[in-house]
Amino acid sequence: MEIRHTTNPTDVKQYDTERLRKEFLMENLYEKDELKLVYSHYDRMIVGGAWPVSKELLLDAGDGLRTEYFLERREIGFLNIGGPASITVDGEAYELDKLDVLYVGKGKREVKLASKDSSNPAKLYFCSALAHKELPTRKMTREEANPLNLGAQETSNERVLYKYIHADGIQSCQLMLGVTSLQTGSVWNTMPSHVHDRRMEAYLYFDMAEETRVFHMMGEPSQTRHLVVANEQAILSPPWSIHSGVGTSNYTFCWSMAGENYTFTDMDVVQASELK
Ligand SMILES: O=C(O)C(=O)C[C@H](O)C(=O)CO
Ligand SMILES: [Zn+2]
Repeated sequence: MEIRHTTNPTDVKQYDTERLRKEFLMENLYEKDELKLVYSHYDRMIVGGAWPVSKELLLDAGDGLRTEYFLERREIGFLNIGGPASITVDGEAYELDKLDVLYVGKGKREVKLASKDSSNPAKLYFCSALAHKELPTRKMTREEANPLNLGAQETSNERVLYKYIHADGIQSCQLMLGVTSLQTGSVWNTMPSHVHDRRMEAYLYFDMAEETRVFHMMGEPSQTRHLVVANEQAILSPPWSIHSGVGTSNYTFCWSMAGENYTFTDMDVVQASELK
């Protein structure tokens, strides 16, 4: 498991491209038949990818957590971005099609990840945060997630935001998770931008054509920087940073948050005219 330490905004002003990418970009979350885990010290969120092709993968952090099992003190949300998946939680199997989400709460001992068909393998993205109580395992399809139409064609940011794990959806202790899909011809996410100093955020950009890129905007509003992001790469967004992006084409991303409160709308909007 890779460890990512926190950074402070004053130091980040001095970072060059290489250092920004090292701290905030996760370039390789998917290797065939492997589980990849990145432990961020931002709210101790673990971000990961699993690509089970010819074998089942066990959710396991080895010696990394020094707990008896992964979910002893944690909760987790899985999003399937590939072919049909099967996730077995303490012996009970849940089937996930593309864009289905499964929440698994604290206390579940054994979580196994598999593809239903190795010629069309599942790809699972997941985020895990610390949890203080046990909550039911629950699956939600994209159709059941609450769609919110945002933006407009005129401002190139027409998109649909689907909330899965949040106060009015799948219940969790602190984890929130959803998916935002840009309409054809729209390229901007989260513009106008915002910060939420009370919560960190992680993004996975996916469903991008091979040659396309997203320029992910980050940094303090008065000190913006960017990361050039390819398909199925993820970013960590510190609480003090804006998180917004513009693509060379449209794209979809998964966003997830953990931190102080459980209020999706707790955001301090920063207009484009205020950014530097
Ligand atoms: O397109 C958007 O706007 C988003 O998806 C915003 C994220 O959900 C977010 O930043 C939540 O804090
Ligand atoms: Zn946000």
